[in-house]
Amino acid sequence: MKQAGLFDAGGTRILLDDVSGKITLTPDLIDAQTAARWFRALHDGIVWKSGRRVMYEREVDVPRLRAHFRTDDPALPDVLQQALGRVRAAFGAPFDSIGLNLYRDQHDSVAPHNDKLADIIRGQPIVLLSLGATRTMTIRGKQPPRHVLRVDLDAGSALLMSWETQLHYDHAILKQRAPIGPRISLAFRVREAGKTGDGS
Ligand SMILES: O=C(O)CCC(=O)C(=O)O
Ligand SMILES: [Fe+2]
Repeated sequence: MKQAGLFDAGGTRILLDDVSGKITLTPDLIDAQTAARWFRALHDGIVWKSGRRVMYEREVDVPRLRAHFRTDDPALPDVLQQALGRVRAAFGAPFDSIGLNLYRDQHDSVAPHNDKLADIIRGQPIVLLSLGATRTMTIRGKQPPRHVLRVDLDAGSALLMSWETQLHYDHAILKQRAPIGPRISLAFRVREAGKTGDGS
């Protein structure tokens, strides 16, 4: 990974920009007060779902809560409508799917994975908007030397991962020892028409 730490004109940090794709972090896409308000509204207002998944041949709880909306859903919460407007304007992609993750505390996590490309329109990026407590994302190359990038995702920040990066890197939010409050992420994606999965 090269060029970590460069900034573009808008204050966006370019964490990666090479043949393997592009990853950028925009620190203050949403101001702190708005981010706090959105966090509260979503935390209290969304019907959060726990999931089960098979791991090591046992069924276990997905270690976080989730929700999903298509953007044309008449029941799209107002906060998500506003967030969609901001993210579409900032990144210029026709996002039509919003996956929500709630990490209740330091024990919640998402295991290393790449987002499923089968149901994302080829070439379209994924944007993760963070609200609430700061968690660290670990982004690791799939191939040796498996370089690792650690990015603190503060409230109001937006991390963009280009489509190609999902072929070459896994990303994760690992459990941590230090106690931490809840964090919500909004994952904006451009899906094939008709696909509704919340697939990460
Ligand atoms: O919470 C995050 O920022 C990452 C979530 C994620 O990787 C996913 O939903 O696929
Ligand atoms: Fe993901």
